[in-house]
Amino acid sequence: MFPLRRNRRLRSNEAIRSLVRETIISPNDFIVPLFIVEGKSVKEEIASMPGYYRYSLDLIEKEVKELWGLGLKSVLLFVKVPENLKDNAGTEAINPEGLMQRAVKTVKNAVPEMLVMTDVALDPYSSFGHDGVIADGKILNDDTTAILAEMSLSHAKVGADFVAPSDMMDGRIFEIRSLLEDEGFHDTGIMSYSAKYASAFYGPFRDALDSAPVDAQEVPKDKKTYQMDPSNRDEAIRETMMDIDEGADIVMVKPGLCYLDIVRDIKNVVNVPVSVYQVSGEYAMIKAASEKGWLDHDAVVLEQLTAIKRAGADMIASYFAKEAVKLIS
Ligand SMILES: NCC(=O)CCC(=O)O
Ligand SMILES: [Mg+2]
Repeated sequence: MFPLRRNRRLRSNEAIRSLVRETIISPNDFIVPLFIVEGKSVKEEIASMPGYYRYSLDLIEKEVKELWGLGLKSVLLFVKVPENLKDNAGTEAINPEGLMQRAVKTVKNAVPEMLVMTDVALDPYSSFGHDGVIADGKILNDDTTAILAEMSLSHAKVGADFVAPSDMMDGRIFEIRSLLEDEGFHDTGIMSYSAKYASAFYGPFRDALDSAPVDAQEVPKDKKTYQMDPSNRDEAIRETMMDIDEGADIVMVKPGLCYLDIVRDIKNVVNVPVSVYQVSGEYAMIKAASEKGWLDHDAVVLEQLTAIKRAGADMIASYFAKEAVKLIS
């Protein structure tokens, strides 16, 4: 064919490149994770996530107004629970006056149009740092899903638009959907972490919320009996299809960069929106390497986000959301 077809013609300047560009990231693509703590005027930087903070509720108001001003219209809330409120069953998770419940109200109050998603999992509330109730050294699936359903209902009652179960217990989407329907919360959506891998890239997040599994006898030392084995791909399809059957409105692959093959596999076979969580370790790697001057921070951030979207993400939960929208505006 050469020289009839010269591919470089379509790359010869920015005008033609922008005309033929296939993937464009915009503020509409992002879900912004927010870490919330008790207290007044608290803005604590997370040591392993430079530039990312835990906020107390009084400061969250200003933060979500700023996000809205940048065109960021969805947040995903996580809370750091005081140690004395943690127990095996994560009882504090369903406290109607708990930090998460107050956080939802605070965000809705500050910016009523903001889409509020809530993390649904026991680990921030568990005295053992696990996503499930433990007995005899095992994570009890069905006891846990019953609590997750109650937790979801409690978030729906205070105004959460979507609940986002991140635990990977079997059958929790069905349990949550059923209880929400029974209680009249027909419009509360579910974004399911449907293919969540047992990844080493969650380390900084566990520092942020102090939610790592504790080192003790009778406590599983990792989350490999519920989160997926990074070696598996067919299993991701199976997990995702089941969650859709059980009532998930949005499915998720997590982490992002190492799992973009999974994102594409899933995008090819589902007909619901697919979200991708670019996790704390992915954030930390870019921050650390660019602090050393080894990577061009802004370029790498945009390249990774674009790659996630190109792989098939309809939306991205990312700690870079705010920086990215400033870079592309
Ligand atoms: N449910 C949230 C996580 O488990 C971790 C996210 C992260 O590492 O950013
Ligand atoms: Mg599952």
